[in-house]
Amino acid sequence: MTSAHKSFAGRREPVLQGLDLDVPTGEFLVLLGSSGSGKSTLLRIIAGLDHLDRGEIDWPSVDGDTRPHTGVVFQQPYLMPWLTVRENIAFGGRFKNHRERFDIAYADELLARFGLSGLAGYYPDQLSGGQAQRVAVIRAVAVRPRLLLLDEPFSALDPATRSDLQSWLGDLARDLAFTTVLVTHDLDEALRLADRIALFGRGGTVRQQWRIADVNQDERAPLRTEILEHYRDSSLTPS
Ligand SMILES: Nc1ncnc2c1ncn2[C@@H]1O[C@H](COP(=O)(O)OP(=O)(O)OP(=O)(O)O)[C@@H](O)[C@H]1O
Repeated sequence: MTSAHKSFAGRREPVLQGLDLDVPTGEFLVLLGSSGSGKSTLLRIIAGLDHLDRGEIDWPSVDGDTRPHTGVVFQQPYLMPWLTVRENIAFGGRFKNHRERFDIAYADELLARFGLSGLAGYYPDQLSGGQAQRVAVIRAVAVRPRLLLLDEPFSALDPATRSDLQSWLGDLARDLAFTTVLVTHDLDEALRLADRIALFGRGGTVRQQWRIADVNQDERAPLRTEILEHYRDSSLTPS
């Protein structure tokens, strides 16, 4: 993404002001930053749910596909209450732009591979918050997106469930070798999952980036302190 600009009517300041950001294939990128710094807006634009005023998203062309499918998971699971877990996942296959990629056998395989087969016949109101978010992730993945986008998917969960889901998501993203972009306020979540962290500042700019994938355990604590200082310097406070 190069020179991305985005404003909303009625707001004095633009939300994104000349943002440049790369997401290499296969990377787990975490966008970290305080409320209002434009992270969700950026994610929505990448997902095709909103558009840039200026600037470009340069998608690498794969198989002639210049605007690849994305899978999106929000803070709430948004499952359809009248459908079972399996039917919720299969629902993605009903859409024209997903049909070619959707494969019911693959959806079943994902449920089994990531420990959810036992929930296949449940309705959403029979699921815990954590289970429902796992199903929302599988639904997003089942259409074989080139990019998985997650907007604070665990922020409504209790700390223990949140920790379980972070570990589950990390395994899933590694196992499926997905290119993933996760938005969060939570520095420890970012450090746990990211190959790279991009810290957003106010006005939708990336203030600093850190490559996390190669950092060994001994270097983690000093790195956390360094990122936290940058967070504070930009008058951003992690939750
Ligand atoms: N459709 C819209 N119309 C007007 N203003 C908007 C719209 N969408 C977002 N904004 C504003 O743009 C700014 C950035 O919002 P955005 O949700 O992208 O930030 P964020 O970094 O994701 O924050 P949070 O972490 O709280 O979700 C906010 O001030 C928000 O009020």
